[in-house]
Amino acid sequence: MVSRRFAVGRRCSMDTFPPFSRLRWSPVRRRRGCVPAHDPLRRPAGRVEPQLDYLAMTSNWTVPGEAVSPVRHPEAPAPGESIPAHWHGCFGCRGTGDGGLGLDVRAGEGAEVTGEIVVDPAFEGGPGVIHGGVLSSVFDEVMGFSAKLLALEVVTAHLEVDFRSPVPVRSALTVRARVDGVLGRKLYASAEVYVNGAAAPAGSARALFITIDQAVHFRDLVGNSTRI
Ligand SMILES: CCCCCCCC(=O)SCCNC(=O)CCNC(=O)[C@H](O)C(C)(C)COP(=O)(O)OP(=O)(O)OC[C@H]1O[C@@H](n2cnc3c(N)ncnc32)[C@H](O)[C@@H]1OP(=O)(O)O
Repeated sequence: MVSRRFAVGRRCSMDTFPPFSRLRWSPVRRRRGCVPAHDPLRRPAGRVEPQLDYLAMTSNWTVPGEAVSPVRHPEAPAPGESIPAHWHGCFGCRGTGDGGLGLDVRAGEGAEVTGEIVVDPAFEGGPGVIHGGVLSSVFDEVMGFSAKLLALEVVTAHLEVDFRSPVPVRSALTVRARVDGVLGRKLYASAEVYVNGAAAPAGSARALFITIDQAVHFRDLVGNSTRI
Protein backbone atom coordinates (compact mmCIF):
# COMPACT_ATOMS: atom_id res chain seq x y z
CA MET A 1 0.00 0.00 0.00
CA VAL A 2 2.71 2.43 1.02
CA SER A 3 4.98 1.54 -1.86
CA ARG A 4 2.11 2.12 -4.32
CA ARG A 5 1.47 5.63 -2.96
CA PHE A 6 5.13 6.56 -3.29
CA ALA A 7 5.85 4.72 -6.50
CA VAL A 8 7.72 7.65 -8.07
CA GLY A 9 10.35 8.17 -5.37
CA ARG A 10 12.34 5.61 -3.49
CA ARG A 11 10.87 4.22 -0.27
CA CYS A 12 12.25 5.22 3.09
CA SER A 13 11.56 4.37 6.71
CA MET A 14 9.42 7.51 7.13
CA ASP A 15 6.71 6.01 4.89
CA THR A 16 5.44 4.03 7.84
CA PHE A 17 6.34 6.48 10.58
CA PRO A 18 3.35 8.08 12.35
CA PRO A 19 1.83 10.63 12.26
CA PHE A 20 1.73 9.89 8.58
CA SER A 21 -0.20 12.95 7.37
CA ARG A 22 2.14 15.45 9.05
CA LEU A 23 5.21 14.02 7.38
CA ARG A 24 3.74 13.32 4.01
CA TRP A 25 4.92 16.51 2.24
CA SER A 26 7.77 17.53 4.49
CA PRO A 27 10.95 19.03 3.01
CA VAL A 28 12.92 16.23 4.71
CA ARG A 29 11.01 13.65 2.73
CA ARG A 30 11.60 15.59 -0.48
CA ARG A 31 15.34 15.83 0.17
CA ARG A 32 15.46 12.11 0.85
CA GLY A 33 13.76 11.38 -2.46
CA CYS A 34 10.46 10.19 -0.93
CA VAL A 35 8.33 11.95 -3.52
CA PRO A 36 4.75 10.69 -3.82
CA ALA A 37 3.27 9.76 -7.19
CA HIS A 38 0.74 12.61 -7.10
CA ASP A 39 2.67 15.51 -5.62
CA PRO A 40 0.52 18.64 -5.24
CA LEU A 41 3.65 20.73 -4.69
CA ARG A 42 5.14 19.78 -8.03
CA ARG A 43 4.75 22.73 -10.41
CA PRO A 44 3.25 22.12 -13.83
CA ALA A 45 5.53 22.47 -16.80
CA GLY A 46 5.59 25.95 -18.33
CA ARG A 47 5.12 29.36 -16.81
CA VAL A 48 2.29 30.01 -14.33
CA GLU A 49 0.85 33.46 -14.93
CA PRO A 50 -0.27 35.43 -11.85
CA GLN A 51 -4.02 35.63 -11.41
CA LEU A 52 -4.67 39.37 -11.68
CA ASP A 53 -8.18 39.19 -10.25
CA TYR A 54 -6.76 37.49 -7.21
CA LEU A 55 -3.91 39.99 -6.84
CA ALA A 56 -6.43 42.83 -6.85
CA MET A 57 -7.99 41.33 -3.73
CA THR A 58 -4.86 40.63 -1.73
CA SER A 59 -3.50 42.48 1.25
CA ASN A 60 -1.79 45.86 1.90
CA TRP A 61 -5.19 47.50 1.73
CA THR A 62 -5.00 51.27 1.66
CA VAL A 63 -7.69 53.90 1.26
CA PRO A 64 -7.08 55.59 -2.12
CA GLY A 65 -6.04 59.23 -2.07
CA GLU A 66 -9.12 60.25 -4.10
CA ALA A 67 -11.50 58.85 -1.45
CA VAL A 68 -13.61 61.42 0.42
CA SER A 69 -14.56 61.51 4.08
CA PRO A 70 -17.81 59.73 4.97
CA VAL A 71 -20.85 61.92 5.60
CA ARG A 72 -23.13 60.81 8.40
CA HIS A 73 -26.81 60.76 7.48
CA PRO A 74 -28.85 63.36 9.42
CA GLU A 75 -31.31 60.65 10.53
CA ALA A 76 -28.64 58.16 11.63
CA PRO A 77 -29.03 56.85 15.20
CA ALA A 78 -27.54 59.27 17.76
CA PRO A 79 -24.23 58.37 19.43
CA GLY A 80 -24.85 55.67 22.03
CA GLU A 81 -28.07 54.46 20.39
CA SER A 82 -28.40 50.85 19.32
CA ILE A 83 -28.45 50.34 15.54
CA PRO A 84 -31.33 48.08 14.47
CA ALA A 85 -30.70 44.81 12.63
CA HIS A 86 -30.48 45.27 8.87
CA TRP A 87 -32.30 41.96 8.25
CA HIS A 88 -33.85 39.63 10.83
CA GLY A 89 -32.49 36.55 9.02
CA CYS A 90 -28.87 37.75 9.26
CA PHE A 91 -26.50 35.49 11.20
CA GLY A 92 -24.66 38.57 12.45
CA CYS A 93 -27.83 40.28 13.66
CA ARG A 94 -29.58 37.30 15.29
CA GLY A 95 -29.20 36.46 18.98
CA THR A 96 -27.14 33.43 20.11
CA GLY A 97 -30.42 31.71 21.12
CA ASP A 98 -31.40 31.89 17.45
CA GLY A 99 -28.07 30.61 16.15
CA GLY A 100 -26.60 34.07 15.57
CA LEU A 101 -23.65 36.06 16.86
CA GLY A 102 -25.60 38.02 19.45
CA LEU A 103 -24.00 41.33 18.57
CA ASP A 104 -25.12 44.67 19.97
CA VAL A 105 -23.91 47.51 17.75
CA ARG A 106 -24.21 51.13 18.81
CA ALA A 107 -23.63 54.35 16.93
CA GLY A 108 -20.62 56.47 17.78
CA GLU A 109 -19.50 59.86 16.54
CA GLY A 110 -19.14 60.49 12.81
CA ALA A 111 -19.00 57.23 10.90
CA GLU A 112 -17.89 55.19 13.89
CA VAL A 113 -19.73 52.32 15.60
CA THR A 114 -19.01 50.06 18.56
CA GLY A 115 -20.05 46.41 18.68
CA GLU A 116 -20.26 44.36 21.89
CA ILE A 117 -20.35 40.59 22.00
CA VAL A 118 -19.66 37.85 24.53
CA VAL A 119 -17.89 34.92 22.87
CA ASP A 120 -20.36 32.05 23.09
CA PRO A 121 -18.73 28.63 23.71
CA ALA A 122 -20.40 27.54 20.46
CA PHE A 123 -17.93 29.85 18.66
CA GLU A 124 -14.90 27.84 19.82
CA GLY A 125 -12.21 27.07 17.27
CA GLY A 126 -8.94 26.02 18.93
CA PRO A 127 -9.30 24.75 22.52
CA GLY A 128 -10.66 27.62 24.59
CA VAL A 129 -10.44 30.28 21.88
CA ILE A 130 -12.78 31.77 19.30
CA HIS A 131 -12.77 30.38 15.77
CA GLY A 132 -11.01 32.79 13.43
CA GLY A 133 -13.84 32.63 10.94
CA VAL A 134 -16.33 33.67 13.60
CA LEU A 135 -14.15 36.61 14.60
CA SER A 136 -13.95 37.54 10.91
CA SER A 137 -17.76 37.50 10.80
CA VAL A 138 -17.88 39.77 13.82
CA PHE A 139 -15.54 42.23 12.09
CA ASP A 140 -17.51 42.01 8.84
CA GLU A 141 -20.78 42.68 10.58
CA VAL A 142 -19.64 45.55 12.78
CA MET A 143 -17.85 47.30 9.90
CA GLY A 144 -20.97 46.77 7.79
CA PHE A 145 -23.01 48.55 10.45
CA SER A 146 -20.80 51.62 10.13
CA ALA A 147 -22.23 52.00 6.59
CA LYS A 148 -25.68 52.27 8.15
CA LEU A 149 -24.68 55.60 9.68
CA LEU A 150 -24.36 56.84 6.10
CA ALA A 151 -27.76 55.24 5.31
CA LEU A 152 -26.16 53.10 2.62
CA GLU A 153 -27.00 49.52 1.69
CA VAL A 154 -23.79 47.57 1.21
CA VAL A 155 -22.28 44.15 0.74
CA THR A 156 -18.74 43.11 1.52
CA ALA A 157 -16.44 42.79 -1.49
CA HIS A 158 -13.16 42.35 0.39
CA LEU A 159 -12.34 41.50 4.01
CA GLU A 160 -8.96 41.03 5.64
CA VAL A 161 -8.20 40.22 9.27
CA ASP A 162 -5.05 40.21 11.40
CA PHE A 163 -5.20 37.96 14.45
CA ARG A 164 -2.73 39.35 16.97
CA SER A 165 -3.53 37.37 20.11
CA PRO A 166 -5.92 34.55 21.02
CA VAL A 167 -9.45 35.53 21.97
CA PRO A 168 -10.81 33.29 24.76
CA VAL A 169 -14.34 31.92 24.71
CA ARG A 170 -16.69 33.62 27.20
CA SER A 171 -14.63 36.83 26.94
CA ALA A 172 -16.35 40.15 26.32
CA LEU A 173 -15.32 41.76 23.04
CA THR A 174 -15.53 45.37 22.05
CA VAL A 175 -15.18 46.06 18.34
CA ARG A 176 -14.58 49.62 17.19
CA ALA A 177 -15.23 50.17 13.49
CA ARG A 178 -15.62 53.10 11.13
CA VAL A 179 -15.87 54.06 7.48
CA ASP A 180 -12.52 55.62 6.59
CA GLY A 181 -13.31 56.82 3.10
CA VAL A 182 -15.80 56.70 0.26
CA LEU A 183 -15.02 56.53 -3.43
CA GLY A 184 -18.07 56.22 -5.68
CA ARG A 185 -19.81 52.99 -4.67
CA LYS A 186 -16.79 51.87 -2.62
CA LEU A 187 -16.64 52.24 1.17
CA TYR A 188 -13.34 51.56 2.92
CA ALA A 189 -13.72 50.50 6.55
CA SER A 190 -11.46 49.38 9.38
CA ALA A 191 -11.91 47.92 12.86
CA GLU A 192 -10.12 46.65 15.96
CA VAL A 193 -11.22 44.19 18.63
CA TYR A 194 -10.46 44.51 22.36
CA VAL A 195 -10.80 41.61 24.82
CA ASN A 196 -12.25 42.24 28.28
CA GLY A 197 -11.48 45.96 28.09
CA ALA A 198 -7.76 45.53 27.31
CA ALA A 199 -5.95 48.62 26.01
CA ALA A 200 -4.24 46.81 23.13
CA PRO A 201 -6.28 45.24 20.32
CA ALA A 202 -6.31 41.45 19.92
CA GLY A 203 -6.99 41.79 16.21
CA SER A 204 -7.83 44.21 13.45
CA ALA A 205 -9.60 44.17 10.11
CA ARG A 206 -10.14 46.15 6.96
CA ALA A 207 -12.86 45.81 4.39
CA LEU A 208 -14.19 47.15 1.14
CA PHE A 209 -17.96 47.45 0.95
CA ILE A 210 -19.87 48.18 -2.23
CA THR A 211 -23.18 50.00 -2.20
CA ILE A 212 -26.02 48.06 -3.77
CA ASP A 213 -29.70 48.38 -4.52
CA GLN A 214 -30.98 45.62 -2.23
CA ALA A 215 -34.13 45.01 -4.25
CA VAL A 216 -32.02 44.31 -7.33
CA HIS A 217 -29.10 42.53 -5.64
CA PHE A 218 -31.25 39.99 -3.76
CA ARG A 219 -34.09 39.70 -6.29
CA ASP A 220 -33.07 36.27 -7.61
CA LEU A 221 -31.59 35.06 -4.30
CA VAL A 222 -34.31 35.77 -1.78
CA GLY A 223 -36.12 32.57 -2.74
CA ASN A 224 -33.29 30.60 -1.09
CA SER A 225 -34.06 32.07 2.32
CA THR A 226 -35.75 29.97 5.00
CA ARG A 227 -36.49 33.07 7.09
CA ILE A 228 -38.92 35.05 4.97
C1 LIG B 1 -25.66 46.75 8.01
C2 LIG B 1 -25.06 45.87 6.93
C3 LIG B 1 -24.09 44.84 7.52
C4 LIG B 1 -23.64 43.89 6.47
C5 LIG B 1 -22.45 43.09 6.95
C6 LIG B 1 -22.28 41.79 6.25
C7 LIG B 1 -22.05 42.02 4.78
C8 LIG B 1 -21.82 40.74 4.09
O1 LIG B 1 -21.23 39.80 4.60
S1 LIG B 1 -22.39 40.64 2.48
C9 LIG B 1 -22.06 38.97 2.01
C10 LIG B 1 -20.75 38.78 1.33
N1 LIG B 1 -20.62 39.56 0.14
C11 LIG B 1 -21.21 39.23 -1.04
O2 LIG B 1 -21.94 38.26 -1.15
C12 LIG B 1 -20.92 40.11 -2.20
C13 LIG B 1 -20.65 39.27 -3.44
N2 LIG B 1 -20.13 40.15 -4.51
C14 LIG B 1 -20.98 40.81 -5.32
O3 LIG B 1 -22.19 40.63 -5.27
C15 LIG B 1 -20.38 41.78 -6.31
O4 LIG B 1 -19.03 41.46 -6.54
C16 LIG B 1 -20.45 43.25 -5.79
C17 LIG B 1 -21.91 43.66 -5.63
C18 LIG B 1 -19.70 43.42 -4.48
C19 LIG B 1 -19.78 44.16 -6.83
O5 LIG B 1 -20.32 43.86 -8.09
P1 LIG B 1 -20.84 45.03 -9.06
O6 LIG B 1 -22.05 45.69 -8.47
O7 LIG B 1 -21.01 44.42 -10.41
O8 LIG B 1 -19.72 46.12 -9.04
P2 LIG B 1 -18.25 46.08 -9.69
O9 LIG B 1 -18.26 47.04 -10.85
O10 LIG B 1 -17.76 44.70 -9.92
O11 LIG B 1 -17.38 46.70 -8.49
C20 LIG B 1 -17.58 48.05 -8.10
C21 LIG B 1 -16.21 48.60 -7.80
O12 LIG B 1 -15.66 47.85 -6.68
C22 LIG B 1 -14.41 47.26 -7.05
N3 LIG B 1 -14.33 45.95 -6.43
C23 LIG B 1 -15.29 45.02 -6.37
N4 LIG B 1 -14.85 43.94 -5.68
C24 LIG B 1 -13.59 44.23 -5.30
C25 LIG B 1 -12.60 43.52 -4.54
N5 LIG B 1 -12.86 42.32 -4.03
N6 LIG B 1 -11.41 44.11 -4.35
C26 LIG B 1 -11.16 45.34 -4.86
N7 LIG B 1 -12.06 46.08 -5.56
C27 LIG B 1 -13.25 45.51 -5.79
C28 LIG B 1 -14.46 47.17 -8.58
O13 LIG B 1 -13.17 47.13 -9.11
C29 LIG B 1 -15.21 48.45 -8.93
O14 LIG B 1 -14.29 49.53 -8.83
P3 LIG B 1 -14.47 50.83 -9.78
O15 LIG B 1 -15.78 51.44 -9.42
O16 LIG B 1 -13.29 51.67 -9.41
O17 LIG B 1 -14.43 50.31 -11.16
